[in-house]
Amino acid sequence: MSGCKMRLLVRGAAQVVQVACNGEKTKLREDMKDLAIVMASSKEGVSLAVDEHGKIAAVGLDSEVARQFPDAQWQRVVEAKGCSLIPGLVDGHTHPVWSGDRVHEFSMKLAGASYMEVHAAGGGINFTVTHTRNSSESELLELLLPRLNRMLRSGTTLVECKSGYGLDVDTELKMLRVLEKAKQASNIEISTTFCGAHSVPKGFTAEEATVNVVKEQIPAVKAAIENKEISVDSIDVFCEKGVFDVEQSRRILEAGRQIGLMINFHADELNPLQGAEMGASLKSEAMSHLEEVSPGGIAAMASSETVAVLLPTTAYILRLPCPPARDMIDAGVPVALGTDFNPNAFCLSMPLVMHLACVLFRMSLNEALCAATLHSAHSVRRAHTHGSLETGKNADIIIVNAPRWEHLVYQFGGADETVAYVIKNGHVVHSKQS
Ligand SMILES: N=CN[C@@H](CCC(=O)O)C(=O)O
Ligand SMILES: [Zn+2]
Repeated sequence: MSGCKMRLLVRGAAQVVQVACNGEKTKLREDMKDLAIVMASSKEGVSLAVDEHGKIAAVGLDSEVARQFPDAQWQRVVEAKGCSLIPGLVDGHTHPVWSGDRVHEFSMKLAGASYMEVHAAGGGINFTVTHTRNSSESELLELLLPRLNRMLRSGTTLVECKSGYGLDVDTELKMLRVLEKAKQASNIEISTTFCGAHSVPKGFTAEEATVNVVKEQIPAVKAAIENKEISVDSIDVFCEKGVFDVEQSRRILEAGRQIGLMINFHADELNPLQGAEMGASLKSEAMSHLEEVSPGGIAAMASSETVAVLLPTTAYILRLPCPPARDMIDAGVPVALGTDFNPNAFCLSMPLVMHLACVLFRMSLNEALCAATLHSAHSVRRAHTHGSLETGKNADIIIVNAPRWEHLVYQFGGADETVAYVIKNGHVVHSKQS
């Protein structure tokens, strides 16, 4: 290894929280609390080395890593004395492409209107659809990029992003193209989800909208993928009373599966519809929300190894019952976290989401970190390369400005101070000073 070109050395850290160190993609039940951590000794700190391809080459005490790379030419060295390292955060659920905010609805909800009352009155998703249909691709990209940058500054290095404010072929493809452009223009990594079944568009019945998604939108998405215009990983549907019922949702998800997409959808949010049971029967990769999941749904998710992407901002802002996170963890469901950033829940910060998950969902700090890294990465099936600080994985790292990483969550709303550096593939993409 001597004389080799290396991208980055971070040294002198008080702790490096690897999360996992045996290549595991999930940590279930009690294991979720049991994170892999390398601690500084009384004499020296901990180092992390990144190779010239942006992969983690070593994690260990400073002297051990220095010994491993005696003549390395380090492109950059970061001194991390008094700091801790954790994996870059992975946001498992967002709706970030839209125009027209809904600050007026926030007041309506505070005055007592429910999410579905606002939705039924033509507000909610359909309000955003009208604005998004009227915005150009470049306007949407201009709105999206600063949002992604705010996520990055709070420590998110990989984010799942949905379409779903078009509900017609042209606007859904426009949104997917905007996400494609953002992949080039932003330092954050994106996993794209097609969500043309996010709501029933004005003038359609749910059945007509289902047929439209299956017969028009999915074939158009397939063609755009084949032309290499866009890349899409997953399909989503808002499976909910008054939106798409369980059978319509199943048809949409199966049609997505047929064109090679992963299944990652909104289930059992406001009403207990047994969406989780249906999703498990399709071997869905992930389901989100699950505030109203049944015990049978939890058991089915555990056996189908479906990731539960929990969204504390939604339960908080809509004053919903919390999803039974403890029951899911106890049953062996891999629990992940997401901000659910959308015009209803304007939150871009995973550290804040982790704080809410701890307080509202009674998750421990270690569980919240595992959920916001390894399990969220697994929800988009990138845990083989993301979500832990292990040799061979992408060097996506946060340097926390405190000797214990927990300050990131404890100092809630304080990410501008606690996130000292964000590193993507071994490149510093944000630092507190910059
Ligand atoms: N519940 C459905 N979709 C979003 C909300 C989208 C919106 O209100 O614009 C969610 O996950 O919370
Ligand atoms: Zn959502």
